[in-house]
Formats: sequence, C-alpha cells, structure tokens
Amino acid sequence: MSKPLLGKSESDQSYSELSGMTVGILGSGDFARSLATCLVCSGFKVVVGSRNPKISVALFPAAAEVTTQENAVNKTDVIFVAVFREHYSTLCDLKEALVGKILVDVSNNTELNHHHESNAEYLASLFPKCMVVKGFNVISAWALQSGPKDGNKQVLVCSDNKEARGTVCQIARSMGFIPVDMGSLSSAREIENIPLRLFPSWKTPLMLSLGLFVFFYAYNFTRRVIHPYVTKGENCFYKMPIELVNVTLPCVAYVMLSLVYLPGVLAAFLQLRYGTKYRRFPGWLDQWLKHRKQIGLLSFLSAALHAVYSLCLPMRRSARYLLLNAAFRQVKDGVENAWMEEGVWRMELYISLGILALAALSLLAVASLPSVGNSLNWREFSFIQSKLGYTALVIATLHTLTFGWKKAFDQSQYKFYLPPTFTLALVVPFAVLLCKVGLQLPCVNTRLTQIRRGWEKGRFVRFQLSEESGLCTENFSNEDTSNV
Ligand SMILES: Cc1cc2nc3c(=O)[nH]c(=O)nc-3n(C[C@H](O)[C@H](O)[C@H](O)COP(=O)(O)OP(=O)(O)OC[C@H]3O[C@@H](n4cnc5c(N)ncnc54)[C@H](O)[C@@H]3O)c2cc1C
Ligand SMILES: NC(=O)C1=CN([C@@H]2O[C@H](COP(=O)(O)OP(=O)(O)OC[C@H]3O[C@@H](n4cnc5c(N)ncnc54)[C@H](OP(=O)(O)O)[C@@H]3O)[C@@H](O)[C@H]2O)C=CC1
Ligand code: HEM
Ligand SMILES: [Cu+2]
Ligand SMILES: [Fe+3]
Repeated sequence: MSKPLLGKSESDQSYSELSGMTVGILGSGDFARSLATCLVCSGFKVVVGSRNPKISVALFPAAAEVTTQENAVNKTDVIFVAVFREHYSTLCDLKEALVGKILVDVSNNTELNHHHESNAEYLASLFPKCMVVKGFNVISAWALQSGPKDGNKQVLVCSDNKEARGTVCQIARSMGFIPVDMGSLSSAREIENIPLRLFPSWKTPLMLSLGLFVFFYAYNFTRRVIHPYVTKGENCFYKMPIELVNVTLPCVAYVMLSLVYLPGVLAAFLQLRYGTKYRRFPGWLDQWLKHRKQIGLLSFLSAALHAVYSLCLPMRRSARYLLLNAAFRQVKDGVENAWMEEGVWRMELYISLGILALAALSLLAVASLPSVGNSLNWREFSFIQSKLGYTALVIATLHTLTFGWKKAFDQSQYKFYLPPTFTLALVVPFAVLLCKVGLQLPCVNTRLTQIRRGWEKGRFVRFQLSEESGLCTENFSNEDTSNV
C-alpha cells in the first residue's frame, strides 16, 4: 500500500508530528493485523500487545513490534483495542498502566442495539481514567488491508475528550482515510449500528415493489388461470412462469415509475396550499421524496425484465402449439389470409414505444450512477432526472394504451367482472400526468415559481429580505430539483 497523500496537504505540521509516533494495538486478530500493516506503511511505529507474543509475532509485518500487553501499553499513549467487547474485562490488569492514555474502541456488535450501553461507553466505564475514542469500526479488516483507495474512506470518530478525538482524526487522515467528527461519546451507539444496517434506504421501496407484484400477480392469476378453469374447465396453469409474470412485471414497473413522480406533484400542491416553501412537508412525504431514486431504479429493473420476458414470448413451445392450432382452424374454415391491418399496426407501435420507454429509463439509471452524476452539474442532473423521467412516463403510457386500447371496451375481457390488468395500472400514472399538466398552467406555474423563490403568502417582507441577502433567487427556476 502506498503512502497516503491526504494527510500531508491537510495540515503539514501535525502530520509530521504524528509520523514516527508510536501506536499501540491490543490483540492479534484479523483487525489488529490489518491495522498494523496499514499503520506501518503510513509511517507509524507499531507495538502490538498480545497474550502470546511468541506465537503472534509471525503474523505481523517485521516492522511491528510484538510484545506482551503490559510492555506494549507502556510504550505508547495511543492504544487501539482490537479485542471483542466480551473480553474487555480481561484487560483490567492493565488499568494502572493505561491511566491518562487514549483508548480507541474499534469494536462492532452482531445485532442492532445489542447491549444497553455502547461498547465504547462500556470500555470508558471500565477505564474511567482513560480517554476513550470510538472509531474505525466502520472499516472492515479487509478494507484496511486493501487501503483507502478501494472502498469506503470515511472513518466516524467520537469521544468526550476533544484532544483525543483530534489525535485519532489525525491518525485516520495520515492513513488516507477521511475522519468525520461525530462529537461526544454518546454518538458511539449510532456509529456502532452503522455497519449492521443492511441497505436501509432500499427496504421500503423493495417492500413496495413486492407488494405491487403480489397484488398484480394474484389479480392476473384470478383472471387468466382461475377464470378459464372454473368456467370452462380449461387448464391454463402453464401461464404461471412466463405469461403471468410478464403481465405483472410491466405493471409494477409502470406504477413504480409513476410513484417516483407523484411525491413531487404532491409537494407542489402542498406548497401552493401553504403559500410558502418554508413549511416542512409531513414526514411521510419527506421520506417518500428521499426514496425516489430507489423506487426509480426498481422500476427500471422491472421494466428491463419485462423487456427480456417479452422477447422470449414467441419462442415458447406453447406459443408454437397455439400458432399451429390456429393455423389448422384457419385451414378448416377456409380462411386464406388472416392479416389484420389494425392489429399489425397496434403491435408495431406499442413494441416500438416500449423500447423507447426502456431507453429513457436506461439513461436515467445510468445518470444515477455517482460517477456519471458527479460529472453533471446540478441543473443538468435535475433536468435529466425530471424531464427524461416524465418523458419515460408519457411514452410508457402510450405503450400501454396502444397495447390495450381495444381490450378496455371488449366485454369478453371482463373476467369475473374484473377489468383487464392494464386499466388498473393506468390509474396512478394518469393521475400524476394530469396533475403535472395542471401545474404547468401559467397561473399556477407563476405562483409556484414565486413560492420556490421565497415568496410567502401574506408576508411580503420576508421575500425582500431573502432577495437582499442574495439567497440564490436567480438559480431557482420552477423545474429545479433537490436531488442527491
Ligand atoms: C431509473 C431511475 C433512476 C433515478 N435515479 C435518481 C437519482 O440518482 N437521484 C435522485 O435524486 N433521483 C433519482 N430518480 C428519481 C427521479 O428521477 C428524481 O427524483 C426526479 O428529479 C424527480 O423529478 P420531479 O420533477 O418529480 O421532482 P422535483 O423536480 O424534485 O420536484 C418535486 C417537487 O418537490 C418540491 N421540492 C422538492 N425539493 C424541494 C426543496 N428543497 N425545496 C422546495 N421544494 C422542494 C417541489 O414542489 C417540486 O416541484 C430516478 C428515477 C428513475 C426512474
Ligand atoms: N474483523 C473486522 O473486519 C473488524 C473487526 N472489528 C472489531 O475489532 C475487534 C477485533 O476483531 P477481530 O480482529 O476480527 O477478532 P479476532 O478474534 O480475530 O481477534 C481478537 C483478538 O483479541 C485478543 N484478545 C485479548 N484478550 C482476549 C481474550 N480474553 N479472549 C480472546 N481474545 C482476546 C486476541 O489476541 P491475543 O491472543 O494476541 O491476545 C485475539 O486475537 C472486535 O471488537 C471487532 O468487532 C471492527 C471492524 C472490522
Ligand atoms: C424493450 C422494451 C419493451 C418491450 C419489448 C415491451 C413489450 C411489451 C409486450 C409484448 C407487451 C404485451 C404483453 C402481453 O402480450 O401480455 C407489453 C405490455 C405492457 N408493457 Fe411493455 N415493453 C417494453 C417496455 C415497457 C416499459 C419500459 C414499460 C413501463 C415502464 C412497459 C409497460 C407495459 C405495460 C403496463 C403493459 C401492459 C401489461 C398488461 O396489462 O398486459 N413496457 N409490453
Ligand atoms: Cu496503508
Ligand atoms: Fe452480548
């Protein structure tokens, strides 16, 4: 691993103060080894305290000194405790030697809020005369080994002692990480919970798409499998793996796409009603606005799957049999040409529109990659997200309408009085598009633009003030978004 570049440029003086400094590590496990390696190649002297130094020494780089716990603690003022919480109490023999020193707690738990106090606070209670700092637990041993160039660079640090916190921040910086000061030790619980979270922002969107999937699948199952079975005794269960999925997926994709743009419309209505942008949205709307990216990406995933499933429709054995049967019936009936101009056009159009909608969604998905998004400025990004997103929604609506237009009026399509699936899927997207059109009306749009620039109903003074203090009134056009 190379020498980090970060530390030096940030503050030259404290960096040179630190390099050559001795750092202690208690424990000889995976974390201790990776940490020692990284510290050594960042220019620190490392002394490791192990219960069995003779055995452990082979595991560490030659530049690191491996000795007994007492010895190690006596040689340095900063000690990383790379030991599990369960074994903290076995360190109590070192209490005298540790007085006045900095203890860095790097530990993690196996479940959220496992103990009633955080590991770091527990360590502090065992060693009240030490300065306990929480840090480095968000970095895995693997990430330490492969270095900060690869993966997460942030190290969250907190402590009740400001100086100790500063020292650990400096060490992190010297190693090439980006320290984030989280304040007092009471933040330790929050910091310890971070590595345990599993894709927190994806949970609700995933449940939402799963719920929609189950609903549309069950609906279709009733119409396309149960109905023929009950009324005609026909066995249509073969439709379950592909045909039903390929009606369900596009409906999920389509409804999810509209759910990306619904909260923006609701937010605009609320702002119009409040007559100000300074009032907070209700919590659920706030959350919804924050989850739009995930909902959008899941919509894209469903749409992509729908496209693949659609391509596979004609190559199935069932499709061939149905075609043969139809051909035979045609021969028997003496029909020579079954070409139906209208049906042909409808399909050409709706497939082409589907492809275009998917193309728009793909661009959106690409733009949401951080590396691509970062190369766009704020205006470009929101332009793509908002305009292209609505374009995708409009094209998908046309795709759905051209696919289904006649079925909605065909009495035989109403199985058990249930309308065709696409009519259900159309409800929310249609409402969103109508509302969006409503918001574009000049009278509404002007008011909304004013509000977004800081104008408030019945409070003229505020507006003038914000203009004077230069609160970027120029930059706020009505289409501007608040995206990450
Ligand atoms: C495939 C795909 C990928 C996506 N990737 C991303 C992504 O990477 N990042 C992302 O953010 N979204 C992403 N999205 C979601 C979506 O495209 C964007 O959130 C988009 O900007 C929403 O546009 P909008 O016009 O509805 O909302 P906006 O232009 O954001 O406006 C919504 C309304 O909310 C109100 N509002 C919002 N914020 C404020 C504020 N700060 N102050 C005052 N009023 C406010 C306004 O009334 C505004 O009209 C993705 C969607 C899809 C389909
Ligand atoms: N592995 C990882 O990716 C990460 C680990 N951490 C944290 O780092 C700490 C160490 O983890 P890790 O290195 O993986 O664990 P290991 O089990 O590999 O190492 C633990 C070390 O603790 C030492 N130890 C001291 N006292 C005792 C005792 N009484 N009983 C058993 N062992 C003792 C041992 O060293 P010796 O025998 O030499 O005394 C042992 O090698 C944990 O708190 C963990 O939560 C945090 C982030 C990531
Ligand atoms: C390459 C892109 C696409 C292709 C080839 C395609 C193809 C198809 C086909 C063949 C059908 C008819 C399925 C059937 O016979 O049951 C269909 C229906 C549908 N598609 Fe697409 N599509 C594409 C993209 C999209 C996208 C991006 C969306 C929306 C986000 C979408 C939404 C729908 C909907 C809602 C239906 C109606 C489903 C039903 O109720 O039966 N499609 N599409
Ligand atoms: Cu290194
Ligand atoms: Fe426990």
